[in-house]
Amino acid sequence: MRTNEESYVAGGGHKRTSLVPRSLSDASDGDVGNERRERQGLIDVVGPSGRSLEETDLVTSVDGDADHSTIYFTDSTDNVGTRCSCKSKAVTGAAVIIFAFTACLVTENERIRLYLQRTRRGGYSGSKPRMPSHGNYKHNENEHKTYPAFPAKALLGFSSLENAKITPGSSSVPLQNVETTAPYDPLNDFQYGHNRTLLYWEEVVQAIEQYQSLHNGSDANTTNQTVGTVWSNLSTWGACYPRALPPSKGSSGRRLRGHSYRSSPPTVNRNWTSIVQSNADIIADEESIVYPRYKKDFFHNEDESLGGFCRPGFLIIGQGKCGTSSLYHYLTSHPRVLPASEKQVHYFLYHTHRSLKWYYSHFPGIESFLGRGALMTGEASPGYMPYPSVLEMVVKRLSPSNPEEDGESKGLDVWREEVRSLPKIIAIVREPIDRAVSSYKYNYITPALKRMRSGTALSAGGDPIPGGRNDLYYLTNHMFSLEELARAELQALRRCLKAGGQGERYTRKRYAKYKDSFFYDSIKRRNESNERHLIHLDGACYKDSFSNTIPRVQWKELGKEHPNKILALPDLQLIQSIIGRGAYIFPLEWWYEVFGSSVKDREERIQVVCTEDMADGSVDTMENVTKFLGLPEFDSWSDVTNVGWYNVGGHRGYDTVTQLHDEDGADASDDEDPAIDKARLALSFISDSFMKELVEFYRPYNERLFELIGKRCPWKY
Ligand SMILES: Nc1ncnc2c1ncn2[C@@H]1O[C@H](COP(=O)(O)OS(=O)(=O)O)[C@@H](OP(=O)(O)O)[C@H]1O
Repeated sequence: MRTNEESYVAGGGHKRTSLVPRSLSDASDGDVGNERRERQGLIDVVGPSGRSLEETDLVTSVDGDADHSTIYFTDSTDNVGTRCSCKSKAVTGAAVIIFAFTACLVTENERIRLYLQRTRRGGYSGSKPRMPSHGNYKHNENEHKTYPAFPAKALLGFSSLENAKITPGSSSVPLQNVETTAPYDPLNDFQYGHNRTLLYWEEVVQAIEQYQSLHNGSDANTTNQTVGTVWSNLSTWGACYPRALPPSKGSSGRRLRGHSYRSSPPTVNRNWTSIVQSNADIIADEESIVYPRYKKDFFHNEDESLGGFCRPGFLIIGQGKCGTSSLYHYLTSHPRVLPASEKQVHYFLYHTHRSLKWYYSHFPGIESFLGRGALMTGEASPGYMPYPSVLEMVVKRLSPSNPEEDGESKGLDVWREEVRSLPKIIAIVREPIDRAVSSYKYNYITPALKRMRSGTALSAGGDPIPGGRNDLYYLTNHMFSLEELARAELQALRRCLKAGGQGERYTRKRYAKYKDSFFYDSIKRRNESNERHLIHLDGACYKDSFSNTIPRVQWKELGKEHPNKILALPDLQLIQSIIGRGAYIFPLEWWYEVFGSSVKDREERIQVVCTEDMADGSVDTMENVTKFLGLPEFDSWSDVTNVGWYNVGGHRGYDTVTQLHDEDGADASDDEDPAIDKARLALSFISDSFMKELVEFYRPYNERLFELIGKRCPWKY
């Protein structure tokens, strides 16, 4: 039987209400990454009254003002009131887990620390799961007409669990109720012949074919045996590893020691029948999505296996502010796709010290795959795109075998064979100037205003900015305009990106100094041929590491010229780059080096979506993505995309959806005062002359991008 130890239910009865403090939870894209990483290193603090937050705790909401905040968080250890003094009450959720809610009175500082503590321990890094649209598309009546019973059940021989009369906890699955016809079509269901799906499903498809050919002409008993044999021979159920029952003694599972990579493939007991049997209740419950709970061990567990965990089939890698949230929510509304427990896990960026098991615990478990008939899950972490280190980590951690088994580091070439088994990569790019405006509002105006209102902000000159004033005061006295920030950055970028400049030098030094570096061969090959250099723009032009209280290198001078304005925001995401993040060619050349090195790979392994195509032709765009992922066609994309756009405007909070008819007002401030709106607009204004400069700066990079991705985005400049 499943126990609460193993899983919890999200999307079921227990509702995770309003989540982390907005100003903190709004941290969304890669821009915030390094700041957070740095803070993680600096802060090692416990929460109020000495109680440290546990991994399983969840901040549910924060109320209060600048000085005092009440933090509500769930405490799944049931450690009610041991340290937190104010009040506590128990809540029963989904009749499955008892959650204890505890409230504590803390200062603003402690509030931030609490959040940091949580982040350091690998909790959420942004939004928590909200699945506003799933139910609408996954459980409508038509679905059953469009999608017949799931192959998993058919492989066991059941057309439905009801027919099979499986009772939770029963000792054996009644195989006598075997259906004689498998109610699926492997070619259509998996799109196997059209656009081969992920390698991990091929084994299942072959098993189905084998089952079908063996099945022809056999009697019921033979069929039962055949089904059992085929079934138990599967090493995975597509995306999922079989659950170990129980963990076999002495088996060596996947493990990560410190920062080293997995050393051996998983060894688990395959007992698919048992999975179905012992989880019949979950499998039959098509309403819930069950996420395996990662149980943190104090000691490294040698026998830790990935049994029951499922892998992502796609990664949306960014860019931030390009519609990653909409794309993710649209995609996970496909009936064969399950959402992660949160849109952006950012494992390969902020949580690399954690195990693969921790990562996979963010994806629905095997029971949900079986119960929901899912083929795929995935996540969208906009912070992934800019970093070559993320790319290397994706390859090394997710590859099924390890060419570095002898302990020697090896370059990309020895890993190339593995790439086919990795999640498919989806990038999304938006007209760069539009992206810059969006990022300026979201990453600068919104968090800076919040900070200044609370009276805890410092100006670039180091003086406190008074709190409690009207927004108009802050907007007119303490904010840099978009053009000011962008001009300074553009200057720095031009210097860095010129031929033989810092961009090339830094990248060569960092990524091609040692022969065993992952990208050594790629960089050397490009240097020796006439191919363009790979440039790690973030590292080379802005420096990878920086303090969260010291302005970025490109804005240092600006800060000296205007010491009264706000530049660096401790604890909040500030634009690492407004302009550079729109030069998509630089990071994407690295991703294509790994995932798109041949024409076939470009078609099958990596796809770039233009944001603007999602605006007008969402259905076509979603159909293309569907094909690319190898998913069955879905005829309700227009219902899905009509729900609206996610994360519209810089002030709307995270992971909220805006109806298309609201669009006109989407950017308007919540304040009614037209003077405030005017001041906001004035700050985002770009003069004609600077616009021209920007367009000229981006043009060659856009052209290179279109060449790389094999299509032109409908951009106005
Ligand atoms: N379907 C569709 N078509 C076109 N544009 C869209 C769509 N969905 C979201 N958006 C716009 O994308 C911006 C939010 O991007 P992200 O979700 O990637 O933001 S985040 O990085 O996750 O914070 C945000 O841009 P701005 O409103 O300019 O800030 C959204 O309006």
